[in-house]
Amino acid sequence: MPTDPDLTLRPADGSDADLVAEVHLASRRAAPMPPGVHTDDDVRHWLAGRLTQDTVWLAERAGDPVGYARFTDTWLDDLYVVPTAARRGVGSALLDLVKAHRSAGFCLWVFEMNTPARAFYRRHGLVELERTDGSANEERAPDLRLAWPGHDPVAFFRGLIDEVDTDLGDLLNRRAALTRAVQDHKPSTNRDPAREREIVEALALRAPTLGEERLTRIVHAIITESLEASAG
Ligand SMILES: O=C(O)C(=O)C[C@]1(C(=O)O)C=C[C@@H](O)C=C1
Repeated sequence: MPTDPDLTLRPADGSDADLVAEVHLASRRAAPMPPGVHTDDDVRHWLAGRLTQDTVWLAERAGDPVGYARFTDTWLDDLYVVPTAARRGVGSALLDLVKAHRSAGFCLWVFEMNTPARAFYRRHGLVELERTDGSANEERAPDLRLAWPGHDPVAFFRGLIDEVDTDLGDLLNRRAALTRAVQDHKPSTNRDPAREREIVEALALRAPTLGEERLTRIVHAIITESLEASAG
């Protein structure tokens, strides 16, 4: 990518809120993304607040704002380039800056339908970690979590594994307590294969990468160990 002598990157502060918001609104309107669910004024107000919390860098060409990146310690929340400056190295310059500032790695969300952005991130070495059906985002549009694993990928991914295991530990604990609680209300403590099959089928919808065969073994182990734990 040739370096553009007219392109400069600088940290943005509260006085840049309007410029950042105009870049955001123009870029988003042109991108293959679901329509925003907030009014332009709400976006301006929200971004002005984010500028006081997050790190924001503005890209300018010959003094005109053409893009910006907004990031925290672990997430790249926004990377936007105005349509008139697309494919001229602005996004790459901003992403390189974020990589330099967050060398331990970071994650981001991208809409599944935003294929140009996904291709851009793939070209820049980001990897796809998980897909969602969109039920947890405001636009209700399927999205993907991507990661740039930084200078020590093992440490980066282990950090993410530890986060998931914190939730998994809580879930296993809650589930074991329920397995225990229901036993007192059953005529016999015999295993119920039809019910266990139902559980596997429901989980397979949420964890398609594992598939029913593996999930059958996993569910069997969880229930067996939970029953054993409850038997003391
Ligand atoms: O639903 C029941 O009947 C239970 O005993 C609970 C449970 C479970 O932990 O989900 C445990 C054992 C059965 O084989 C099926 C399901």
